[in-house]
Amino acid sequence: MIEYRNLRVALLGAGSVGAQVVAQLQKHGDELASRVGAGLELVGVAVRDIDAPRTAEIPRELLTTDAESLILGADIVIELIGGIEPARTLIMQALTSGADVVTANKALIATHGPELFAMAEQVGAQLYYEAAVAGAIPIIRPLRDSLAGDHVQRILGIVNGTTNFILDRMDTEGQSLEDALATATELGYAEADPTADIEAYDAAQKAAILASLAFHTTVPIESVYREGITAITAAQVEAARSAGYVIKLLAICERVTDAEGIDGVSARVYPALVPRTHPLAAVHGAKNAVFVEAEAAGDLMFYGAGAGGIETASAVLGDLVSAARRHVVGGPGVAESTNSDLPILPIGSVTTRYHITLLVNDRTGVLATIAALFSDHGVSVETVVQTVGAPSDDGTPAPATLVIGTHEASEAALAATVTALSSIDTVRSVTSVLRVEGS
Ligand SMILES: NC(=O)C1=CN([C@@H]2O[C@H](COP(=O)(O)OP(=O)(O)OC[C@H]3O[C@@H](n4cnc5c(N)ncnc54)[C@H](O)[C@@H]3O)[C@@H](O)[C@H]2O)C=CC1
Ligand SMILES: N[C@@H](CC=O)C(=O)O
Ligand code: NA
Repeated sequence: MIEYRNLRVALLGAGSVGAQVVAQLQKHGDELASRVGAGLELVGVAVRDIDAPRTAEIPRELLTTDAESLILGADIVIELIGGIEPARTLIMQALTSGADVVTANKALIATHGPELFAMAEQVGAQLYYEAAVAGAIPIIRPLRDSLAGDHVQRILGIVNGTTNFILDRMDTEGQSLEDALATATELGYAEADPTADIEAYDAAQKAAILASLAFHTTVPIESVYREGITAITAAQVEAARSAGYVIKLLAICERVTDAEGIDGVSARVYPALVPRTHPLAAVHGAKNAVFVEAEAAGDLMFYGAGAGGIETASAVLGDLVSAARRHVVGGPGVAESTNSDLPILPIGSVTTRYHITLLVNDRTGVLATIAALFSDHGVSVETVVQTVGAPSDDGTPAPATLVIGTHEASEAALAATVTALSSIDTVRSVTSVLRVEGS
């Protein structure tokens, strides 16, 4: 039997992901050791409550509530607590004590990444975070390493499993957002506070991380435009279906040139209409997919489990093996590259297509009035679908529903058009404005 030196691994947090990391390590630890050329000794698991129920059994002697002491003397620290504090302080302590760190914490990387990467570089340690974006799907390493020699133009991703699960259930089963969220929470997909999922804070954090890596530019979380899915209605889902689309929460990171000719980067997250023929439309349940367009490589699609305890544990363990191999081989960590330092452009600089649904008074000339208003704001109309309801019993004419599809227009022009539409008499209400992506 081969005798390896042991690397000391400390785990912080034993929730959905942490407990599965322990289970997988117990199951495959010997195999991973022979892959690495060193034993991976789990020296302890920091938890908040020793007696809390867990999704996998953890030997009681490994459990401690003293995370700070556990870190001391560890070669590799795995942080799976989530949130900003105490995760940030514990990771800083781990790095300064010379440990490599593996984390799945996108909230922390998106908000304090530069500070953590700087510390890792200063002490010659490495911070791994493959699980932080799109769970089990390898996407951090491909962007950081495999595509480091290419020029990424655009990323279009479904990067939040919970919201994809919810929108999919609304689309395929007519379930309500609330019911579908309850199931996603039971299945371990949702964040500790699911507002992070449904209001797209989580997806925005992932967009910031992806854009930073893809464009070699620090993209602060505050610069990511964000709209969640809480305003999406059953009627919008149904209308999208009838028109050949599906609504998906998308994270979009792209190189953009604004009206003044300034080259920059846009990172944004919102629910959008995706044609049912697009590969992203076929991403169901809690699955994620990241579509990357690169100059030389062309289109690449990364697909798989974006959430779930055991699935995310796969990405964590992959990082653990990388960290362990680095310990065996030695050498300094690799710094994050932010050499491009591009400006982050506001949402108004972005152009896309839109579907606007209006409830209008069904009078002669209404279409001409509305078409002129679009034209006055520089937004070109591509399609108009009109549906007229039945008049009410007292003979009052029913309003007509107009669904107007536009050609590419800037967000700024579209916003001005919607404001103008809302103020004219013939328009009773603007019932839905959705962007169209992926066509
Ligand atoms: N669940 C998922 O599908 C995915 C989760 N992630 C990320 O992985 C991380 C962990 O997520 P989950 O396991 O789902 O969360 P969770 O809420 O199930 O587990 C976190 C655990 O940390 C414990 N904890 C909190 N403060 C602590 C402290 N001071 N010391 C020790 N333990 C403490 C909590 O009691 C809880 O058991 C988060 O950053 C999350 O965003 C990333 C990808 C997918
Ligand atoms: N809550 C997140 C978990 C993974 O990052 C999600 O639903 O995607
Ligand atoms: Na990943």
